[in-house]
Amino acid sequence: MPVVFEISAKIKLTSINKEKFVFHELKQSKDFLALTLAHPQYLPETFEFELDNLIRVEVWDTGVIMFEPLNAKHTKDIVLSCAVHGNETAPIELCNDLMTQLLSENIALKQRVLFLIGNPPAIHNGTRFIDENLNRLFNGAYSRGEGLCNPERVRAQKLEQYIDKFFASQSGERHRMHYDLHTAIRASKHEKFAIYPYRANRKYSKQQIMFLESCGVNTILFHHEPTTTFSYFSSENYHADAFTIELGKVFPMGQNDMTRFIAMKEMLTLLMKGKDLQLPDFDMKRLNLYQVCRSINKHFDDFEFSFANDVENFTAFPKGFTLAKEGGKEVKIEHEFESIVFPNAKVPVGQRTVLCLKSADETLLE
Ligand SMILES: O=C(O)CCC(=O)N[C@@H](CCC(=O)O)C(=O)O
Ligand SMILES: [Zn+2]
Repeated sequence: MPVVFEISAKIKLTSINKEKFVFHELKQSKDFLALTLAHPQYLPETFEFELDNLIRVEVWDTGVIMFEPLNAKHTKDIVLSCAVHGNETAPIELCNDLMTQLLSENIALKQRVLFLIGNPPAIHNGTRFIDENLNRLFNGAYSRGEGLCNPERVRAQKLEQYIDKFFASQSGERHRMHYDLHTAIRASKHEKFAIYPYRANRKYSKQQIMFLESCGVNTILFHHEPTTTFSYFSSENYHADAFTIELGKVFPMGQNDMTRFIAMKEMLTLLMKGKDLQLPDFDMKRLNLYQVCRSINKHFDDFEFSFANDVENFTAFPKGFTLAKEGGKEVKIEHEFESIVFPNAKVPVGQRTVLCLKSADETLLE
């Protein structure tokens, strides 16, 4: 048994290092983002404590905090991640709000939840990443090529380990979820949308799609191949219901209109509280479903798109249209119409520059 001593009526410390009371910062502020940004590389110590409302809190690393109810027979393991891209601030603010509510004992938690603030140094920098795009380094990609040669690769490996610790510590029938929250670089014809990672031999879940719809995310993209994203890692290795969720356009910290995320926050809170989610029946009329038909990679440094920088995500182009040029060749639209998402010509050679989409129907779903 770890020694338990009382720091206050609210928080009991169970992992003791009297010299370094990092937890005091958290106890006072109830602001895990502030603690994380004060220690962007690592925490001087990990620690754990219990709240008066019988929630166990464990801080595993900078940006990594787990909440577990001690008075409930929990069945769900929920991962909420943000800041896998450091400049995508709305999800950071949303997650921090939920963490503060939990630390303030304002949420009667009935399910386990792990929050991950992906790339704290990139938040400080106000950039998508420092050395390398973290969301291309999962599913073991951090060890390919040059190996663990930069902080993002090291962080990807650690984040995988935390996901494993969180999911694998529970036995029996569990419902695992991972919602990896992002915002998009450009404006989109569908403001909020989710990428459903490729599932080999598994259909996509209508129930999960209606959960997202209730969160205000009514557009779903079914990926057509394995990737090295965070959500694919959890989906593939732990059979979690995992998504990359785009909550709108990127804005600097503090400039997000948080009223646009009320539905998302309410649904996540209900999920954590173990409440009946009262999801509507599956209804195609409420949804926009797309299948990724092509991921266009960059092969040459001179890659350029033929459309303007302010063209929105989900803009459709007709068959034969020249989408891009590189190495003296043209990249053309192949289907009758293809919609584009995430165009970015500035990625390194070898990486994805754009996803091309066509409409999807119900046959992929169960
Ligand atoms: O707006 C953009 O161009 C990028 C937004 C973003 O970060 N999207 C994710 C999607 C990941 C996935 O395909 O599941 C990314 O590019 O990592
Ligand atoms: Zn992102």
